[in-house]
Amino acid sequence: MQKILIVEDEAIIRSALKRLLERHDYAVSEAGSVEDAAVLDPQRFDLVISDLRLPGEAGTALIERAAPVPVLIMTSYASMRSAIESLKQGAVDYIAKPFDHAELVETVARLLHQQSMRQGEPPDITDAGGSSQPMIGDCDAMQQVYTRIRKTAPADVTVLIQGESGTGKELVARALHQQSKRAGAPLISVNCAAIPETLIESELFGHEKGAFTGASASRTGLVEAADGGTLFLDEIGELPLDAQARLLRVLQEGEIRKIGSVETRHVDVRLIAATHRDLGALSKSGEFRLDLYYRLNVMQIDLPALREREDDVLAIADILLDKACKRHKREGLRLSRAARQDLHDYPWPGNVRELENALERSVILAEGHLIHPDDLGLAPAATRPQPVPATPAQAPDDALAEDTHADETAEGVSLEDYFQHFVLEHQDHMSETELAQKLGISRKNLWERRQRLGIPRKKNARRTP
Ligand SMILES: Nc1ncnc2c1ncn2[C@@H]1O[C@H](COP(=O)(O)OP(=O)(O)OP(=O)(O)O)[C@@H](O)[C@H]1O
Repeated sequence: MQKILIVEDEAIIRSALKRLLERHDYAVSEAGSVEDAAVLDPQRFDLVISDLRLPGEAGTALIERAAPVPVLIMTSYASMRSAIESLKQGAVDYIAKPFDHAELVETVARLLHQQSMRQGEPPDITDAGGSSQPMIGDCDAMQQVYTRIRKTAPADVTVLIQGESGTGKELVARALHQQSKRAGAPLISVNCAAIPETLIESELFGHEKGAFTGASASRTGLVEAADGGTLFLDEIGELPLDAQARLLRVLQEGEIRKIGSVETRHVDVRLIAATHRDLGALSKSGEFRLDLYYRLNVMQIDLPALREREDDVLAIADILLDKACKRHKREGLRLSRAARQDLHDYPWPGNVRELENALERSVILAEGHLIHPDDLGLAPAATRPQPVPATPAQAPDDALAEDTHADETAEGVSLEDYFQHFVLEHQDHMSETELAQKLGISRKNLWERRQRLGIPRKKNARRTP
C-alpha cells in the first residue's frame, strides 16, 4: 500500500483529507507542522502533501527533507504567487484550497504513478571477470527500463528487448538473467547475425554424427547448454525460417531435437531475444514467423537511443571517461568545455558503444590534462550523420539508416554516402574492428552494411585481430 504523509495544521482539513485518501486505499499519516513531520521521517513515504503556511517553518522546507520523495503543496487561492514560488523550489505540484476531491485524488494518483516510474534503480551487472557495475543513465526512459527489468526478471517470461545498436541490449539481458532465479545457471548468448546461416541450426540445436557433410561427431547445441538457465538470442530478426520453426518448438513444448536425430529431449530454458528490427513488420512480410513473434513478445523492453537521452550524455560521458582514465592510467584527465559541447551536440548513431569508443580514443590521444574536440575524433558537424527519428521497433540497425536516401545532412551527404565514403577511404589502412569503432557500430553491423551496400570486405584488407 502506498504511504502518504499529510502535513496540515488545521485538524479538520487534515482528517477530512486523511479519510478521503484512506477511502482510496492509501496508508496515511498526519503531522501538524514541519517539525512533527520530521519526526515521522518523510523519506519513508511515497508522497508528502503539505500545506504551505504552517506554524514554524513553511511547508516548502519539507522539499529538501523529504527528497527524493515528492512534495505536493496545498495553498489557498490568495497565495497563488507563493504556490508558484514553491514549484520553483522543487515542489512536484501544488493544489489550491478549497480543493475538489476528485481533482486531488487524481493528482495524487498521477504523482504516485510518476514516482513509481522514477523509482527505477539501475541494476548492477556482473561482468565475465566477476566485477559488478551499475548500468549508467538516469533519464526517465532509462528509469522505466530499470523498473521493467526489476519487475520482469523474476517472472521467468520470455522478453523481447528492442533498441538500436549499442544501446545496451546485451547488458539488459545480463541484468534480467542475474536478477532471475536462474542466476546460478548459465546465460548463453548467441548473436544470430554473426553465425553463417548454414551453421546456425546446428550451433543452436546441435547435431548427430553424420547429420550432414562434415558432421563427424555428434554435438550439443547452445539451447541445450542453456538448460536450467537463460538463452539470449541477439539479433533474432536474422534467424533463418527453419531455425525459427525449431525455436518455436522449444518455446511451445520445451523440447529440442538435434539435427539428424529422431529423439527429442526436454529443456528448461528462459529465452531473452533482442533486435533492432521491427519484428511485427518482418512477420507481415513473411520474413519472421508470426507465431514465433507472438511467443517472443510476452514482455517488451525498449531501449532509448542515446540522442533521445540528451540529459544523460554528459553524465554517462563523465562515468565512462573515469573508467577509461583508470584503464589507461591517466587519472585526472578532464573534458574541455568545447569537448563537452561536442559530446552534447553529436547525434551518436552508434549510441553508448560509440560514446565509449570516442572517450577511450580521447584518453589515449589527449596530451595535457584536458581532452579537446580533436581528441574525441567525432565527425565534423557538416558531415555528421543526422539523428534518425525512429521508435526502437522501427529503428534501422543503427542510426546509419537503412533507407538513408531520406536522411540527408545539411550538406546533402546521406548517411549511406557517409558510411560508404568512410569505409572506402579507410578500409586499406584500418582493420574491420577499427572501422567499426570509428563508425560507432558493431563489427556485425559493419559486415551487414557491407553486404547490403555491395562493398564486401576486400580479400587483401588488413586482417582483424
Ligand atoms: N546504460 C549503460 N551503462 C553502461 N554501459 C552501457 C550502457 N549501455 C550500453 N553500454 C555499453 O555500450 C556497449 C554496447 O552495449 P551492448 O553490447 O549491450 O549494446 P547492444 O544494444 O547489445 O548492441 P548490438 O546490438 O550492437 O550488439 C557495451 O560496452 C556496454 O557496456
